[in-house]
Amino acid sequence: MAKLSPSLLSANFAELKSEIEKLEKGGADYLHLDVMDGNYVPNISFGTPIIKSIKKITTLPLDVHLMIDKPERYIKDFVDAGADIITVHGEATIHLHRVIQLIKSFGVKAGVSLNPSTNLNSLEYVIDDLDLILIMSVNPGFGGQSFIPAIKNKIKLTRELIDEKSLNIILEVDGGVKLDNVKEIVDLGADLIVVGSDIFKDSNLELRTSQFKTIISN
Ligand SMILES: O=C(CO)[C@@H](O)[C@H](O)COP(=O)(O)O
Ligand SMILES: [Fe+2]
Repeated sequence: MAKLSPSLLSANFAELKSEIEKLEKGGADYLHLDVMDGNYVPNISFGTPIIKSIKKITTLPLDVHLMIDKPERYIKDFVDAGADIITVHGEATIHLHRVIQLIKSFGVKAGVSLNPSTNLNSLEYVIDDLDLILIMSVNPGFGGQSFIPAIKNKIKLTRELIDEKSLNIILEVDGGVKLDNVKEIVDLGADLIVVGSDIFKDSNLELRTSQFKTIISN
């Protein structure tokens, strides 16, 4: 059964506490936190102070997606802020293997994210160490973009690879997921679904979250 990780990037930050309560009531399994540095991606979002505050008001696991250059500089800070999963981009560091080991040394789950143009083969020598693979189905940096259809095949291939090697890896899909395509994405083999704009565009956040949950749980 797939799980749901709403992305707070599209939330109303002035109402964060009540927004998170509504996501929880609607059945969210994780909270997806998009950290952007204005360098690795063109946008700037938020960092550890916000994550630390969120940690105090929820028991949901924090799924932290780092879109920052040289993430090794800040892994400990994100662990201290309360991250349960930390996902980095391979292109953002020279020493991906070392960063994965660093994340795991803190007892936190380690993920690697693949940009739409990044080949699955780039994970060949680190895949055995991973807890999560995040397939980007839009180019990272912004919420509200459209799902790139070519990524469906990458999701399918990644599922096959994980199963073939009998690995215990969560397959997360992030970007352009909506009520009308989420079922297809789950059927391709995704375990963890990120949804940002298509949850927060609805004034009834709790209901919208539960609608996604119903679809991905069936
Ligand atoms: O990492 C990212 C964007 O870089 C995502 O997590 C988005 O925040 C998802 O938003 P939607 O595409 O669902 O609006
Ligand atoms: Fe993300």
